[in-house]
Amino acid sequence: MRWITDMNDTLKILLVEDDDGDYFFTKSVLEEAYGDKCSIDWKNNIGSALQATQDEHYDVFLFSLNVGAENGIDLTRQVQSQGSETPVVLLTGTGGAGVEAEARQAGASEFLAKQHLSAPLIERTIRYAVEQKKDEQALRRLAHYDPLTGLANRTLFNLRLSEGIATAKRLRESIALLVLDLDHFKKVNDTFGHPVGDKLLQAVAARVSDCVRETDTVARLGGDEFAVIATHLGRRDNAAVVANKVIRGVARVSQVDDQVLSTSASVGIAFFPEDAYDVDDLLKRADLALYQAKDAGRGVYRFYDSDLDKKTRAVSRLQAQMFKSIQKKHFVLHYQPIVETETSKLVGVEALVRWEHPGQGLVGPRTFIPIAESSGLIIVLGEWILKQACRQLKEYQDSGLEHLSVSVNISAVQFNHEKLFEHVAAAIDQSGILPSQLELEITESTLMSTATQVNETLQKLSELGVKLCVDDFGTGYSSLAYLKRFPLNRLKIDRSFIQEVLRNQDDAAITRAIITMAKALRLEVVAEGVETDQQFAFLRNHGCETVQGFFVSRPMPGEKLLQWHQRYCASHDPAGAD
Ligand SMILES: Nc1nc2c(ncn2[C@@H]2O[C@H](COP(=O)(O)O[C@H]3[C@@H](O)[C@H](n4cnc5c(=O)[nH]c(N)nc54)O[C@@H]3COP(=O)(O)O)[C@@H](O)[C@H]2O)c(=O)[nH]1
Repeated sequence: MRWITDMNDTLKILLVEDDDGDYFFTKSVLEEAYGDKCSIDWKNNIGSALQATQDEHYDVFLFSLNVGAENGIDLTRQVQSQGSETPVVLLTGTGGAGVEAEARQAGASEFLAKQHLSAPLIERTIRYAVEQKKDEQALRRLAHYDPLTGLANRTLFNLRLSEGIATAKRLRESIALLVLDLDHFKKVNDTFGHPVGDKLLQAVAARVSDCVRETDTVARLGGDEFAVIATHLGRRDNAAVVANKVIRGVARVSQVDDQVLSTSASVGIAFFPEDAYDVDDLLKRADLALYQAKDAGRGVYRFYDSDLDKKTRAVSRLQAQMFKSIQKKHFVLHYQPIVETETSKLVGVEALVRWEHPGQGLVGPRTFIPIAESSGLIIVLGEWILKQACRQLKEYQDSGLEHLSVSVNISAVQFNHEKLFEHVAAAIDQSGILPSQLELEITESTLMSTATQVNETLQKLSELGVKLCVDDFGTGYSSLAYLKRFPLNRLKIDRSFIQEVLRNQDDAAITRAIITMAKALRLEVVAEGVETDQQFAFLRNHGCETVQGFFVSRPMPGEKLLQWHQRYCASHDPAGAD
């Protein structure tokens, strides 16, 4: 729609009037009001009027209420249904409130009684009608467009996608929905401030719009999330072409104001009807594909994959079950003995968590620890494990195993959590054990992950008196400098070396080297996964102080340990008994 901005513009009017006299009178009033700044197209029947509304662009329609046997209100309805944005002023004869109400419902903006027509009145009425339309348009814009980027907002996106789906159904075509998210956008906001972030979003919106066809819809769904509805794609592969163009386009946004930025986007793609049949499901699936793209290292696109979706749902189900099981106390700890090689004496136990799953029986930690870590549930679960392990240790000590210690595995997520120290201190405090009787096992990769923060946490724990052990030693980073840097007490030689220690010379050499190095650094050594008496003997002969493994005992429920210990003492050197 063209709007009159000042009097240099010419007002283009379509006047629909079947009465010659009324036409000439209206024309003269218009000319008096606008002089040569108006051009009037006159139609005296509905058919030619409708044709003109389609062929030409007008600033205002002036429709007589009666046009032959037909009606200006019907004409108004018809032009509205064609999506016309041009304001309609209805020229009435006698009129009346009923006619006005019907005409407004049909979409007319203003009314003029023919018998009161005058230049000032017609100019004012047309001005009101035009302004009213402008306001309506502005409101519609606000409701349908994102003010920052000028792109369609979520409301219009939903409308366009459901319209697109309806059309695609009729034409038996596919639609590709691409959901795009800027990588590390929060960092841009945090580092350079929100004005730079806003400009980046504007630049990205422009790039994405440049990469797609005019008939496609580009929308900003919120924050740094954008979407493209790509229609009439032909082949499925073409969606990948669009995604690649978009990713490359976004990567070219390298400067905002004076700030040099490195921008990248990840894209998830889902198709109607192959992946989903309605707006919500299509969006969910494109979002799932987007997560896959982000996981794959960002700056890439991924198609929705129903197999992955099934796995994700299974993980979500497991997460929900875990959450309930934590509340219902369906987790238990098993304990694996750790013995001295020289004396065969029981010196410690490692606490190993198991899930008493209501439907699946006892589930091992390899199944659920990664899910607990990714969902954050490990924090609550880990806190319970610490408390339970310390409580159990106190019971063993009270039953005569005074010098026993307990080792607890701490996952990377737990280790980086601000409350770890608090949870450890509370577990010790509430159980009444000595801090030195609790050992925390941390893997090499956790130690190396965020060195500064890790060191602070380790220092605090060490000052508290807790012992620190590097789990799975030998499988992680080759940098050994951290052994000197961190306040560690013990290295646990990984099971993989012990398994082959008698058959594989390299594994034997590595095992010996770890023991020698630990001694040089005044660290204790424990070997895990000892399954045979020959492995036990090898470790004892090479100076490994402590071991654990099936050769000594499999992990067992807490209440079985004391009985096991009695049997163990009976079958070993009495000097080994505590
Ligand atoms: N964050 C936490 N992680 C935990 C906790 N409890 C266990 N875990 C980690 O899960 C992994 C698997 O543990 P699990 O199935 O309990 O297996 C342990 C032992 O059963 C097994 N083991 C012990 N001796 C032998 C042996 O002789 N042979 C053999 N094949 N396996 C043996 O080793 C696992 C103990 O490993 P480690 O922790 O490295 O000492 C495992 O990575 C656990 O760390 C928990 O509470 N929190």
